[in-house]
Amino acid sequence: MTSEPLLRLNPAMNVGPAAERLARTGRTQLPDVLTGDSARRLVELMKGAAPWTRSISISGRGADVPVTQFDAQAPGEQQRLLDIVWSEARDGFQYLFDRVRITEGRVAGAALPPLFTALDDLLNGEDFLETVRRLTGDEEIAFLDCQATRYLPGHFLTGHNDKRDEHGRRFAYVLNLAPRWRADWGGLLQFHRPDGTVEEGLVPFYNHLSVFRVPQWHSVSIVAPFAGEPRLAVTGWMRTNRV
Ligand SMILES: O=C(O)CCC(=O)C(=O)O
Ligand SMILES: [Fe+2]
Repeated sequence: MTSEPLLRLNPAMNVGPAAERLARTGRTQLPDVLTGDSARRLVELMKGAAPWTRSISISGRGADVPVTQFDAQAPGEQQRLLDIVWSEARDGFQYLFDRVRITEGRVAGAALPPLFTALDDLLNGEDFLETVRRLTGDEEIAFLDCQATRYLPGHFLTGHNDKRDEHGRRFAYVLNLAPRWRADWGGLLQFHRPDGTVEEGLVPFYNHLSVFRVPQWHSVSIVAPFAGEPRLAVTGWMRTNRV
């Protein structure tokens, strides 16, 4: 008896129109990437027992703190950290969101929920890599790194371009997993022109894969205090090599 895989790709995925949009604009959204059951399983984990760390940068150095530890700090201490984060965000690069580093966690031998390991395997399986090559037209893509992310109200990521030459990054991707989203809730993946205007904003629709060519200047706008869901996603880069 063979056991059912934990996660599956939607066999009816329609890559053509999304590939055409990506070739034309350098950005796209591919709808209905996972089966309904698979997406629901991931949401359940990400709304429940996932081992989230809160990710911020202080003076240009990234720090991941387990969320339980972050939340256990006295309110004054939390506010002191937020004040530092906000002052660096005002005119520079800064972020505040929760994540589980899946690729790096696996390399380091960390204990990860089996569903995240299955997701990493699915994203790097031949079926999905072939889909990615069709979507991007890039035959050299051989590896996708991944992390789970959660943006709660007040979380954000300021403008940056994802450039890391040594990682062989060709495209960035965001598999959006918030079951419901409205543009009014913030959390938009925005693309900025050099003059500061916004060219396009992608709404993180459920089970849609946002993909864009890198480098390209982009940000995630702050999630509103009244957002009805955490902004859940799996993100990473489509790469030519692992190292
Ligand atoms: O979550 C997103 O929509 C994009 C995230 C991003 O730009 C990044 O992690 O570098
Ligand atoms: Fe980015």
